[in-house]
Amino acid sequence: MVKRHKNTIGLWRLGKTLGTGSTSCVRLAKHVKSGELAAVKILPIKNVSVGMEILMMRLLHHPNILQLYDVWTDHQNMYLALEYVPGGELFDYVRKHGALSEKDVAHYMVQLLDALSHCHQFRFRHRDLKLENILINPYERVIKIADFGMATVEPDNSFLTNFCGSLHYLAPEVVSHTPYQGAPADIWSCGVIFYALLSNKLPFGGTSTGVVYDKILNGAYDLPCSCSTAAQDLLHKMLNVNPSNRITIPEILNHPYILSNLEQSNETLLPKSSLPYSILDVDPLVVDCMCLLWKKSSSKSIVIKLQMHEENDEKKYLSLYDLIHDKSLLKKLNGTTSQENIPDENGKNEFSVEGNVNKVNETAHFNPFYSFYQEKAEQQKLRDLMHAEDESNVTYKKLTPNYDLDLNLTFDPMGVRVVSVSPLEQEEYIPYHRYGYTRIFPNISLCGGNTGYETPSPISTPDSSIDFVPASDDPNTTPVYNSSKRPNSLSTRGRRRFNTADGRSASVPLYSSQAFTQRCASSNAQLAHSSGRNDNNSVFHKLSSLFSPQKKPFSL
Ligand SMILES: Nc1ncnc2c1ncn2[C@@H]1O[C@H](COP(=O)(O)OP(=O)(O)OP(=O)(O)O)[C@@H](O)[C@H]1O
Repeated sequence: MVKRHKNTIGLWRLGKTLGTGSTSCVRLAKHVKSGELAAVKILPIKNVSVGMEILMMRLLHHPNILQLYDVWTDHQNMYLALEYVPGGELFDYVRKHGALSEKDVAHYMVQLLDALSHCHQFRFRHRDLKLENILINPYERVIKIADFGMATVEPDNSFLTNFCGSLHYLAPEVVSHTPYQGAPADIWSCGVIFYALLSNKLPFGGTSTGVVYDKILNGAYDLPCSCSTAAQDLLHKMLNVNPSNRITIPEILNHPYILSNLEQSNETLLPKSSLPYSILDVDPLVVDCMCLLWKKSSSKSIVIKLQMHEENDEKKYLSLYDLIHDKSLLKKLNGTTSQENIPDENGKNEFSVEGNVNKVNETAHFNPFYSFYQEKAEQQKLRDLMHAEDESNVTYKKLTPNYDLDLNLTFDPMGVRVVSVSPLEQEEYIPYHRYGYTRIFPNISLCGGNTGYETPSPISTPDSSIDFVPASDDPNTTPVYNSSKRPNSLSTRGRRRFNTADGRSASVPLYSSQAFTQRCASSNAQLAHSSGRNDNNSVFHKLSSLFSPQKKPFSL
């Protein structure tokens, strides 16, 4: 349950109504700390069943799928904080602007199909694709699939039987109430969308449901005037009444209509079927890292190269470990011959705690993943922080009385996410979910946030068991905290008071990262070291095991 204060849901302040649907009201909302905008969908609890929808949206992360930030509930309503898309529905956009140019249609169709392909990879079937369920940001020329209310999971080798969707977008096999496969049915709906974008009309209209059904079942539509032969051919293939003969997503992406209209790019779109390895064999983290390394490469072309039989540069790296340990690559990327920061043959250097702390900044510049972090991950990680619950809902974790380091680390290509932390004081409690990410290689610098947005400073633990260096003011250390969007991010200095669950509090010194580095240097302190009690429990022990090279991100 969430505490509601007037027009505030959690940390979101509600603003104007963006629109109302049959079951909901959607309001613009602003995050009280970050200023970020969201669309909060308010659904009366009594008539919602959104479990599956929430689950799917949580699982799906794609630039063309509306992101679900958070969910709250009170005794009356459910509140879904969604990514805000300033242009509203594609339906209204097309109504207002009329038919789009073929080039624009291709641009948006590729986004739609890419997002749909992402859903299908999880065997999710949307089942209600229509202009009204696609939101558009006309400024960035991006569309997002929204509303997974009718979506379902289709197990392997099975058929769906639920008759659902929206009249004009229903595939013939759905209209005929025969068991159907969701993927071709979704492609049919995309065909209807394709037609509508080209012509500002629906292909299967009529004065009654019966008339519409007849047209759908017969695949009877008038070709939009002035549309190219390539567009006509693609329409014909997408609106094929026989689902087994209907064109597939990879085939659409390689259709001459799409290829000829796509802006010149170095993306190679090949039919998936021609690739020997499944996309599921490819680790998205590796792809993201490669995108960084070969800046001009699109993720699509990398994924395709990884799926190929023949040798290529991309396939050289069998794992993320290999990738980040490629000395020549690191040298090339950094234009440096500096050896200190390059991990040695055994991959030991990045775990070295003896490293000179003054090298921290140098290392950060050296680290090729730094720019990745800035460009790609910052927003997402920042979001994680921003969507941390408010103080009243913080979960506290009691630390073990013997001060053993209690770290729970999640591997991330850029570093480690600290989800629980070392003790600050005996029997101290601290909120665990506010810890952020940081890089840890080539030389380790284990960082964590302390209590949220406004205190991005290093914490030194009183028993010196470990130093955390959140350092949002230091772009070389933790770019994720270094967003201009975060007001007050540098405001807290001096000491920070932590309140415990049972009402006691402890005060912890805070340092700027610069001061921290100096302090480490002058005291000969190590940037981070073992828990002090039990070496097997040390940070480095845990990190080393996370970085073991056995994990192969894709099987070749
Ligand atoms: N993420 C968003 N960003 C901007 N506007 C949005 C967003 N989500 C919804 N809206 C606006 O709110 C309106 C209503 O939302 P939505 O269609 O999701 O409600 P609904 O109850 O699911 O509707 P229905 O059940 O009738 O399809 C939309 O028409 C759109 O203009």
